[in-house]
Formats: sequence, C-alpha cells, structure tokens
Amino acid sequence: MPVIRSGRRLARAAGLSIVLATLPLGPLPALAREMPETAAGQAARKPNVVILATGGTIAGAGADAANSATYQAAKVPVDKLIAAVPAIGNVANVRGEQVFQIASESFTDAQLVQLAKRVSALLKQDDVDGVVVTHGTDTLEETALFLDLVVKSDKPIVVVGSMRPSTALSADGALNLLDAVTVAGSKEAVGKGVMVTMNDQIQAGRDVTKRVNVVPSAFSSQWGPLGMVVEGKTYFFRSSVKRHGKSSEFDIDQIDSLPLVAIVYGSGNMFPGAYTAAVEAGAKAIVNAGTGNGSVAGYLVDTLKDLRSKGTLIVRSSRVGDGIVLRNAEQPDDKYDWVVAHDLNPQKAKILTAVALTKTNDTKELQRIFWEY
Ligand SMILES: NC(=O)C[C@H](N)C(=O)O
Repeated sequence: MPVIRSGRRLARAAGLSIVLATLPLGPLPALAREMPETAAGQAARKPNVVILATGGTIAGAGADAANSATYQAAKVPVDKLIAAVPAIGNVANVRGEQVFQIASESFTDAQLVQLAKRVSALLKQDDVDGVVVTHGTDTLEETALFLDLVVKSDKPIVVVGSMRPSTALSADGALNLLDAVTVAGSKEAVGKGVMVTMNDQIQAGRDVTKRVNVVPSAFSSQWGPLGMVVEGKTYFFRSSVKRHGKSSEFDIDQIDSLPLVAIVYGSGNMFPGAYTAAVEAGAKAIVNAGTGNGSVAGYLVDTLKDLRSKGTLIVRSSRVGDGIVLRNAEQPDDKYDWVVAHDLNPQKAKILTAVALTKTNDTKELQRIFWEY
C-alpha cells in the first residue's frame, strides 16, 4: 500500500499531526502503529513465556568464583533467576513459577508427571505462548523426552540448565536461560518439539544427551543440533521427523503415574540377580543397557527369557549411547519376544518404555512405538 508507506515517511519527517490532516481515512491505523509505542503496547507485542523452575545447577550457588564443580544445586529461587538476566524482558513477558527446588538426579516419576501436567495446563492458556523449564542437567534429557512425548501442544517448550552455578567464573546459566526464553517465544520454534538450549545451540529434546560432566559444551546429539541462538536470534536448520507434541498418541492429561522401569548396565562378568532384583522390586520392564549392539551375555540369556515368559518386558538398548540397536542382531528378538530401543540410549529408552506401558504391553505395539517416537 504505497499511501501508507509514503505516509510513514512523512510522519517521520514532518510530525504526525500534519500528516494526519493530509491523508485519507484508510491509512490511519497504519500510522497509529508508527507512533511511539507505550510500555503496555510493547508488552502486548512480546510473547508471553512462563518459566517453570525445578532447581539444578542453574539455580546453584558456590562459595567461591573458582568453584565450578563444588557448589550446592537448587538454591536460587525463580524470581532471582529471572531478575539476574534483565535482557529477558526485551524478548518476552515472563513470569516464573517454582515447581520444585531439587537437583535433577533426585527427580522421581511422580515429579515428572506433575511437571508435565503443569506444562500442559499452561500451554492450553491463550495468554501463554511458550514454556521454559529450568532443570538440573543430570536428568534433563529424560525430562525433555518425557515432555516431548506427552504434552499435546505445538507451542514451544524449552528445557534448560547450566553446567556452572551463577557464582562461578564464566557461568553459563544466564545466556542459556536468555536463549531458552528467546526460543520459547519465537514463531520458528512452534511445532519443533521440546528443545534444549545449552551452549548457544538449540538441541532436540528427544535426541540430546549429556556427554561430558564438567564443561558448558556438555550436551550434544548424534543427529546434530536443530540450530543456534546468536545474539538473541534463533536460526533453525533442521527438525525432527519423530512423533511428538500434537502428533503424539500419548497425553499427560490421561497419565497419572508411570510403571517402574529398571535399567541394568551391561559389562563383563554380570550376574542374574541384577535383573531378578529389579523385577522383585516391581519393575514391569528392564532396559538392558547392553554392551556394543545391545548384546546380552550368553550365561544371562536364560534369565532374561525366563523373566519375559513371566511378563517382564525386555528392551535391548546399548551402553554405547550412539548408534542404533537393530532387531534380531546379536539376539533373536522375534524368538524371545524382546523389543529393541532403536537409537534411544538406555535412560531415554526407559522413559519411552514407561510412557508406552501406560497404553499397551503388547510387544509388537511397543516395538512400533520405538520406531515412531
Ligand atoms: N549441572 C547440573 O545441573 C548438575 C546437577 N547435579 C543437577 O542435575 O541438578
């Protein structure tokens, strides 16, 4: 509309009141947008992002700036986290809720369910555009996958943590949090599934895993990041083809608890009691974090076959972490009625198994779920 454009130039050059008098009625609303914006107008234009804080190192505090590994996690409340990063106010209207204040290694399934229900409820609100979950990094990858599977929304969900407490030299939490809010409020992030912003990168919550225990570049994925956040702008280069969010068949509104799933870590010189004790403790499924291709020691095969025949689900994953575990490679899964975890590492396979078991314990269905999610 050329009239509007010339009107804008005139408005800037000559002052709004003169231009108003010389233009026809049509362009008035466009000119109104050129007037200096009020604070309320600016706030209305920015996305609304809710930050759900759960603790972790991002809320940690150490005694000294040299303490990057010795500190106490889960100390700083959410309002202080937000106040420490004033730039957040430039990208979104944020408000915080303290859901838990724990280190992420202490997360239980009950807390996972509670958190996901809160995320789901918030994203149903018209006045919420995205949610950020601040989280410890140790089990961040499990929570990210869980939310990816069970929150039926396309609005952005970003899980974020830090490797260093805010009191440490080169603390990484402030930028990670700013990036998380930026992604949660960005239109490009809609429909991309749960994301994780660490170390300037945007990772898929499904794929990302913590690979190093002490540096800000701790998180990566064998399939690569989705993109980056640079100077407050999101750049996406790929997206996951796996089912998540709205296209998921799982819905946290229908899930109130998760069945117990155990992981048994593979090595040389194993013993059957590691598996049978898990079942005695109530495990409905065992993820075998097997060696190599998810292999099982010959002297353990009868134990696992026996547990399967009595109803325990056996899922073969690999302690290697990367790669994919194929059906009937290493072990005859069809014959033993076992399931393979595809590309999911043991801790992620545990989450998908627990979620899948809320709907079915049919092994064909479970295997389909492992291919699709
Ligand atoms: N960097 C961290 O957040 C580690 C901490 N143990 C946690 O997961 O809560």
